[in-house]
Amino acid sequence: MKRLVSTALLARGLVRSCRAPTAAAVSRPAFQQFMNYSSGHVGDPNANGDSTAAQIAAARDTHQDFKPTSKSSDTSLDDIVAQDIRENPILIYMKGFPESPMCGFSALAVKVFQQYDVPIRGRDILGDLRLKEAVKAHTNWPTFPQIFIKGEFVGGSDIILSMHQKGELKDLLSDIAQRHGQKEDANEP
Ligand SMILES: N[C@@H](CCC(=O)N[C@@H](CS)C(=O)NCC(=O)O)C(=O)O
Ligand code: FES
Repeated sequence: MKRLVSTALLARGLVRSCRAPTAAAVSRPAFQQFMNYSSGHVGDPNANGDSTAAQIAAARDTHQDFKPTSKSSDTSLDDIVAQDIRENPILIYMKGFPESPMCGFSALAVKVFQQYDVPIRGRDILGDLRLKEAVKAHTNWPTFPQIFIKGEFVGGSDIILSMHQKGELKDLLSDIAQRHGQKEDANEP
């Protein structure tokens, strides 16, 4: 799948083994800045309460007798993931939810997007092993968070932080922020 970032970034050891992000993973000021939670836009509080989430749940909950064979079942979950990616301009497959991340790496990814006035759609992969495996197979990327912007796979938390620090996100997210602002204006009484 096409990525928004160069393979050079990926080659710089950005996929790491399981550990919380520390100053060794990102610079200490950057790390502290992003882990120092403040108020801000958290994204859609019903992040998993939409129709795609329902589809994911339905695919998972189908009674064994009615389930297709494992191969086609995986294919349909892959279709759902693909649809999810298409429909949500900023999508994070993560551990926990945007408002309650369950891992520092996922929290960091959310925190980066909170610097922009954009809606964040988060999917918790901890509660759904099949979804987790489907996402990993879809991107061929082994870790979480997995971040998509406008339908394109971007990478994980290191990459999104790096893009933010280089000033690459402002332009990339500007149309999403603009549409989001217009929607919020329209909803105001
Ligand atoms: N360097 C990675 C850090 C993410 C990471 O290492 N995630 C680990 C720990 S949360 C992971 O997803 N491991 C596989 C797993 O838990 O299934 C990034 O930039 O996103
Ligand atoms: S570092 Fe272990 S759950 Fe994320």
